[in-house]
Amino acid sequence: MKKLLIYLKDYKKESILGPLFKLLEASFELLVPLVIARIIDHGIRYADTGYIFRMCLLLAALGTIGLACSITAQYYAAKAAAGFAKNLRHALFAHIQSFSYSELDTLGTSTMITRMTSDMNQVQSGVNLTLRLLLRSPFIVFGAMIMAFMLDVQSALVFVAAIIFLSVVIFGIMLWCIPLYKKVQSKLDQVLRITRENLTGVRVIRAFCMEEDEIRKFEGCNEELTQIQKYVGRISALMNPITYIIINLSIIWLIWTGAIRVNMGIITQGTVVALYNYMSQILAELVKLANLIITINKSIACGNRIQEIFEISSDFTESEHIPAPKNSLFMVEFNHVDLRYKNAGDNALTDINFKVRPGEIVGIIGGTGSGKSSLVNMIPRFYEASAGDILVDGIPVKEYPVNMLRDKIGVVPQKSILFKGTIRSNMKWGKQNATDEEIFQALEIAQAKEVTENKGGLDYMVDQGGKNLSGGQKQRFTIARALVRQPEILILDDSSSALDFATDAALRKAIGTMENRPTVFVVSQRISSVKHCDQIIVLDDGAVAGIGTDKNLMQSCKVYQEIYASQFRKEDSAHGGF
Ligand SMILES: Nc1ncnc2c1ncn2[C@@H]1O[C@H](COP(=O)(O)OP(=O)(O)OP(=O)(O)O)[C@@H](O)[C@H]1O
Repeated sequence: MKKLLIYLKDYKKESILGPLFKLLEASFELLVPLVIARIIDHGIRYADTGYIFRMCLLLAALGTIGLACSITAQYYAAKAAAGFAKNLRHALFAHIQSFSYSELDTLGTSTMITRMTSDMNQVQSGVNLTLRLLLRSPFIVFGAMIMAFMLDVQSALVFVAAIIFLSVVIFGIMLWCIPLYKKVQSKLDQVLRITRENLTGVRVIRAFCMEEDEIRKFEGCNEELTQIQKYVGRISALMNPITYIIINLSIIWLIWTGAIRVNMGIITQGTVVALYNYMSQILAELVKLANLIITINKSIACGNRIQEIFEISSDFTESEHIPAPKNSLFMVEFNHVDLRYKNAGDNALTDINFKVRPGEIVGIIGGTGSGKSSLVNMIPRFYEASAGDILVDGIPVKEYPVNMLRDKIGVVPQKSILFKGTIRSNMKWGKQNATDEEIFQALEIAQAKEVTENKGGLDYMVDQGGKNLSGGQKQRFTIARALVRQPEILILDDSSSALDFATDAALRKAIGTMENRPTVFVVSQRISSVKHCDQIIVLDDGAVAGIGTDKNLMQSCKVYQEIYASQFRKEDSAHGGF
């Protein structure tokens, strides 16, 4: 957590002025009982209304200045805390962006969202409260005690005893509660995770009529959270009654000894009232201090969880130098490549070997989980090969600055994701300075021009995640987005699954006639989508079962023959392909 404090460095002035104004406010507060004592001992005793009036004005002035100091302190503390959270959020977001796919897989989306939102808010309010109260409360407690000693040493001993008792009770309860608050926080995390999973998968849940199960699952988790919150609540609820009993007993003791000493003529009535006021101030501040320490502890726990993310240093390395062109005969080469996912027992891919010439169209086919997506994901370095080399244009992918490598590649992922904004702004993800003409060209190839025109043009607003588009429309737009940059390599990862056969065939035909002739990887489970490719890689359980044209494979590759046989009756072989 300590390391996170560097994000306060832009707010040094605010971090000093906030507590300073709080101390000023506290100093004025400590003067109030003395003024009241003067009113009683002088004004009331001698019926001096002028004096009482002047002292009341002084009280009003002390209150007003105290209030001004308090507002100024709140302003600076809030500014520092909000600025700190802004800097921290920015740094965390940038750090998460540097993670490789494997690291993102390991952490999980909901964990990162919780760190960025609820943990961040907790840390922000912790910083705010710390700046306002961490100095003020001890200052008042010790200040009030010193004032009491200055007024009457013997009565002040009551303060020492009361403070010791109060501290034992308050801090004892607090120490009891802190580990429980950590448990509350982790249960809250679980509730957030379940809520998030549920909301993202709401359509699937309804389609499978799993609402009741999901409600039960949520209720179980919610009940655990409630139980632990009730338990902590009951313990912390002890704090107020016990502290009030101690403080009231102390006040009785104080008034008792004070009255005796007034009778003996050692102190005045005003002094007893002032001592009583100091005792009340101490009570209020000790309770605040205990709550502050609980908040600080919660914030430290949340800060540590944020820090854990910062401590994950990405294992993704990239070259800073632009590699010299190699004039290779091949656009993409896989040399004995293996891939093992983090925490996975077995290789997802083993000994993958193939070469692809520029402009070739390569089909990748295989059963579910055979490793098709894994293979293409290694070309833009979404995942790193655990063994072997992958070369693009004759240069190992690790020798490229990653943006340079990815600029060469247009990826259409399996899941179509669009962002909130116009169709134009979504298309510009492919190429920032793309003209409308270039965008329309890409839309035409992706069979999305008509859809765009029907929606009223490039200014049509796409909802978050493309909610206001059909599955097929989203796929066409994601394909167009990849085409806008006119990539040298185009990866279509099962990206026509939501298109009807005729549109799929038209799309493949249009891509085949593109001017810049990209090297295309078509991942599919459908024979019709890869049948006419220049070469087809058949994967079976993470290994290459065959490489060749449709004709070769039909003769030599058993896996391909099986896939063909399984689809033969279902598909009309007349559907054209590459
Ligand atoms: N991020 C990941 N972390 C761990 N294992 C993974 C990850 N992604 C895929 N796998 C595993 O790697 C294997 C290959 O998965 P991959 O997604 O490449 O298959 P696929 O052939 O594209 O399947 P499909 O046609 O169903 O999309 C599977 O066993 C899968 O469980």
